[in-house]
Amino acid sequence: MKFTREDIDTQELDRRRALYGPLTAAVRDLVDATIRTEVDEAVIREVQATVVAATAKLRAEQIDGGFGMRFTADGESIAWGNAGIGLRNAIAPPLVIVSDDAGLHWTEVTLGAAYEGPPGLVHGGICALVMDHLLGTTASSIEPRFTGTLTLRYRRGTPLGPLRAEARIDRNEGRKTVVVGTLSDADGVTVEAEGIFIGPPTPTE
Ligand SMILES: CCCCC/C=C\C/C=C\C/C=C\C/C=C\CCCC(=O)SCCNC(=O)CCNC(=O)[C@H](O)C(C)(C)COP(=O)(O)OP(=O)(O)OC[C@H]1O[C@@H](n2cnc3c(N)ncnc32)[C@H](O)[C@@H]1OP(=O)(O)O
Repeated sequence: MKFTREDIDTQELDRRRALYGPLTAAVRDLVDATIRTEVDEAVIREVQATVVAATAKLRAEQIDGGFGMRFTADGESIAWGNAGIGLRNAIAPPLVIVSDDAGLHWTEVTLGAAYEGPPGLVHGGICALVMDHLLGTTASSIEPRFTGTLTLRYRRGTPLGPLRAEARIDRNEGRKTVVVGTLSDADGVTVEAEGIFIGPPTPTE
């Protein structure tokens, strides 16, 4: 697994956030526009050439493989390629997860046309992505935990648009943390989730 240290201070981290964040937002917008456009054929071809040229510019210097997970000297994580939260990943919704002192974790996110499954509804796999990431972050609030089992009950279709997901730890059983959560629209719960998240063995195990 690719965990590396990034020797940069907060100011440099902020500078990079301000540089890459808007690029990612522009690409995310391009994805949405590509799905929904009704422009003429000639414009589609022209835009395709522009996008290909832009991609070639970015490819001039690339890292090998995925972005990995990097940490600053202050312990701040930089998971910018992550499919759920990645600042440099236009596929990520992106999720911004917050928590309170009582251990509730939640995220409010608007999922648009790029996340559609059944017409007008969020793809079931995308619901799973949101819940996996939120529940995993909740489970990892004390120490890192991997998803072992994720169980979802899709109670009704989740409409595209603004959504809220919540999670909390149900119980800890040694290396296992059981987390429960929900995904909701304005009318209530659409998906119920339960996950078993597992930490690395302790040295004595
Ligand atoms: C922000 C970036 C996020 C990146 C996440 C990466 C790493 C985490 C780092 C930081 C965390 C920060 C934020 C987290 C945010 C999101 C989390 C997303 C998480 C993921 O997206 S992660 C990708 C998908 N995930 C995998 O890729 C796992 C593949 N798999 C394995 O790596 C092993 O399979 C493992 C480790 C699961 C277990 O392996 P093991 O050898 O340690 O387990 P072992 O056999 O010793 O069992 C010990 C006890 O767990 C029970 N047990 C075993 N397996 C189970 C299972 N699957 N379900 C339910 N219970 C299970 C046994 O029954 C026994 O229970 P008991 O003690 O009661 O008998």
